[in-house]
Amino acid sequence: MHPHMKEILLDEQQIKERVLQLGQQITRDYQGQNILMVGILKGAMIFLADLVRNIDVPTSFDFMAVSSYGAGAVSSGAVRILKDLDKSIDGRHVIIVEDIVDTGLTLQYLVENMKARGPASLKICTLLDKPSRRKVDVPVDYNGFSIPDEFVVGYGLDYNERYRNLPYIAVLKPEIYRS
Ligand SMILES: O=P(O)(O)OC[C@H]1O[C@H](OP(=O)(O)OP(=O)(O)O)[C@H](O)[C@@H]1O
Ligand SMILES: Nc1nc2[nH]cnc2c(=O)[nH]1
Repeated sequence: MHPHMKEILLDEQQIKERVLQLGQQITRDYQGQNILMVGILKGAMIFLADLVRNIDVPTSFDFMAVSSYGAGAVSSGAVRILKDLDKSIDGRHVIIVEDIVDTGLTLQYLVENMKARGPASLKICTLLDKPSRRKVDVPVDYNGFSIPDEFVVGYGLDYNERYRNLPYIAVLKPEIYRS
């Protein structure tokens, strides 16, 4: 384990099995349709890459990058688009793919923003959910794991842009987080 980690919350095998299940569930739910997966950069990159390889209906993907004004606990809910979708989603079956839902503010914005673009359907898929932190209700259709309110990194999730490449999801040692 990386020396900056306190404990591994989800190991490689647990993640792999759950991502396979999610892919199978999405495959069943979208029989006969084409999916557009929209990954929210950068955190969802690793999850999306593994997830799409477990989906067996025609799937394309696009990406958005957003940043919230006001960091962490004082997040205002205002979101700025850093990178928009490449193409129209009008009439498409869209699944937003996130690494983690925390307050829900980012997804609330993204859902409203994307609904206005006229998709045929819109669902949310997240690898991790921290339900105890929710400030606004967001309809999560596919959730990998509900986790406690601890700061986690790995498998796409960062702290100051580090640790995204760890193959597991771990709790960062508080002394690293505070220093
Ligand atoms: O539910 P919320 O409280 O809105 O928080 C969740 C958002 O925060 C994280 O992104 P972050 O801004 O850290 O960007 P990153 O994916 O590039 O790390 C995560 O990927 C979600 O987009
Ligand atoms: N990396 C990371 N980003 C988050 N955003 C909201 N919660 C978390 C978390 O636990 N880890």
